[in-house]
Amino acid sequence: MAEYNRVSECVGLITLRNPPVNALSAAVRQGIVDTVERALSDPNVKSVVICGQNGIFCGGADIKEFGSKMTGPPLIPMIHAIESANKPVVAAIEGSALGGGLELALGCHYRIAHSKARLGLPEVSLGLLPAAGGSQRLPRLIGVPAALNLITTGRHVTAAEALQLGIVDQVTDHNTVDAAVKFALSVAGRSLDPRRISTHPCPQQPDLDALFEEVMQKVRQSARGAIAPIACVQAVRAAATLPYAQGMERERELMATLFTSGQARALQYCFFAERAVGRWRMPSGARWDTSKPRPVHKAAVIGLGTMGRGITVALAQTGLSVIAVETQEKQLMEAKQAISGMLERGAKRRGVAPALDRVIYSQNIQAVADVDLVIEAVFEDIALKTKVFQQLSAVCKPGTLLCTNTSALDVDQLASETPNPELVVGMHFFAPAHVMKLLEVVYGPRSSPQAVATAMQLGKKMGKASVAVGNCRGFVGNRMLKPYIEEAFFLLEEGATPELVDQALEEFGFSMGVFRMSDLSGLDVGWRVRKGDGLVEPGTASGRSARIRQGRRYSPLGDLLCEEGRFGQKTGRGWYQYDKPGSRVARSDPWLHSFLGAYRAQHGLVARRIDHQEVLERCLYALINEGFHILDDGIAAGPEDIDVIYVSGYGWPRHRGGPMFYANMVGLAKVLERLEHYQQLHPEVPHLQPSSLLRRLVASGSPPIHKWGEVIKKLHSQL
Ligand SMILES: CCCCCCCCCCCCC[C@H](O)CC(=O)SCCNC(=O)CCNC(=O)[C@H](O)C(C)(C)COP(=O)(O)OP(=O)(O)OC[C@H]1O[C@@H](n2cnc3c(N)ncnc32)[C@H](O)[C@@H]1OP(=O)(O)O
Repeated sequence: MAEYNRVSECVGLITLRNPPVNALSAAVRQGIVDTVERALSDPNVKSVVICGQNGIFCGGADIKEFGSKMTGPPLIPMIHAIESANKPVVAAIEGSALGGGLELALGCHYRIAHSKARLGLPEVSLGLLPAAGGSQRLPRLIGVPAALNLITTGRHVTAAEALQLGIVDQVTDHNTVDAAVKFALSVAGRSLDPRRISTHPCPQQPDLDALFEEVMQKVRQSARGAIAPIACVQAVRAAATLPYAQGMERERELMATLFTSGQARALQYCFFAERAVGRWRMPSGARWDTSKPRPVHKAAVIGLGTMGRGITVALAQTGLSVIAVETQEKQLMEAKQAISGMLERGAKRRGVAPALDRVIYSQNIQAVADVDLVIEAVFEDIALKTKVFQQLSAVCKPGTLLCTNTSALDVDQLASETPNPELVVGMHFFAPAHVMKLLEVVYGPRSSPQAVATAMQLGKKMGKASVAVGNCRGFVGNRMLKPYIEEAFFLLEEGATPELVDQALEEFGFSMGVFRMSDLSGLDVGWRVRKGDGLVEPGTASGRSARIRQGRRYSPLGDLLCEEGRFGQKTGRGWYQYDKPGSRVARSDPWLHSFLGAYRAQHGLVARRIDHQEVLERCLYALINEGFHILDDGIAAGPEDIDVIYVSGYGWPRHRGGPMFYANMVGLAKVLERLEHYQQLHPEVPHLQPSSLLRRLVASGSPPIHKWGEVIKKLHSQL
């Protein structure tokens, strides 16, 4: 797991070997301990180089080991042994040096990086802190402000930035190991004292207290309840104020708290879940590893409203040629200006040239004749989309993949309107499409595995968390959102306010509560859908019967607000009030409170006190229950798919792992018991009726989340 060679006669070369990222597993740590000892005891060796095989230095501690009893030599003494060595040790950094990998490099006396390497301490995103001395060495090396920034955000820096910050000593465009060996030869015999980072104090920093106070305040605000960023600040503070040994003790104490926390488990689960969703599978048995994607060089976007513009930008930024089609001349001109602006701003942020010439604009759908893939993003109307799909089928070259960006319509129905339904999939982007991480790739019963593979690969190239899901009303994300929003409406009827509901959800960690989110996305969106479903009636009827529609409890509150022209931020009024249309700062609205009072009186509802716990249980357990239905129906292949969708697209706090992971943490029996409790109180609400999968899981002893698949599989094989 660590190979030893002597090169250039007197350099001991240690190569970490643990594909794919040379993580510091027990065997690798043992290998390092053994090979370092060997190099230091060999009188012919004057200096040592540590590198990683296959172009990557080291991806850090082996995260998979965190879930089990740790064995093998611990990291901290291993790194100390390197730092205290009496021969210079040089880290040759190619690819990545992350987490424990960078901590290992910081224990070396010198660091040489390839120009394409990335370095960082991303432990915070796993709910941890750099606990192999990283929180103590990095501030000593680059100063407190820069170290705080890197450690609390977990961001990766380029080799160039690492050089500028002083993390590395040299950057090379050539063979990194050769450069490191040459460097190691040149420094052999030099005094190593100045190179032992742990022996230095942190560089002087004026107003240390004020700096930490300011950073702590910022971190608390953005952490949304996550504890690791706060522990990271505390650890760096220890580096700045305590001698090294005491700082290390503080680092250990803080790590011990984080290491066993539910948040660390949730964040590490998210890390693996994000990778697991790439290994998609369809109920037909088609899978990621047996389905070959088609190459996509040229794409087209039809319809340049908000979504179409964002999708065009996302595609162009990925390096594709894009034909952007909009039939209305005025809208085409406006879109061109908007897209160019977005591309220019994006390029400026990333320090690259804007991809303006990758986009060709046209009013004519014939222009897409030779593209490999089309994404339709016209208005959400089945007749219009059907017409577009029929035109595309006639115009496009054989084999072109036809994708719809619908968020609600039936992908299979659209597919059936084309001669090649196997080429049709949904690509459900989230607004703004060039920013939001999530992409639902929706397959119908006739979508070919190749079409799914192509859309998934394109999503990955665009940097999206791409999740393959089956075709149903609302797909996964919006289908689960429906009961969540309905429960929030019911809570208002029963006595809650939008402020109370939002506060409970935001304290839980959501970036926005349900009502602030509804104001942002527009109340008219749901109104249009409910109208289409025949649920909206004139708002004069009163009493309980007026609130039972299509045989189930219904709250017309959202419809009534829309009838008042209160569509949310865009009209300056919604569940909250805003200074002016388009303004973003939500303020409590006395009108809304008296409206709710009058509504309750009209319907004979008596307001009662509702606490945060009830808000969370009713909204979240209703959403989670729908997640179980989705698993049961085979719309999502596993709980990871649902969790990645919610964390990347719906503001679910990452440190709570996603709704299904959260249910697992709370305890499935508890979720079932609370759903049964609320169902008894509200028998006219079907979404509170516990799903049969949840019941089966509880009956099977509530297996851990990675074993749910066995219960689901058993259920499906019995059907
Ligand atoms: C009782 C109380 C006790 C308390 C005290 C306990 C003390 C414990 C002492 C610990 C000391 C702490 C040490 C250190 O500070 C902690 C860490 O180092 S945590 C790890 C930090 N590193 C990272 O976060 C990097 C994670 N990886 C990545 O970002 C990327 O993988 C990459 C390296 C940039 C490569 O990216 P890609 O090329 O895109 O490849 P993938 O991401 O798809 O990954 C490929 C494959 O590798 C798996 N993998 C990646 N990194 C790790 C890892 N560090 N450990 C294990 N496995 C890893 C990844 O899952 C993929 O596999 P797949 O999931 O697809 O099978």
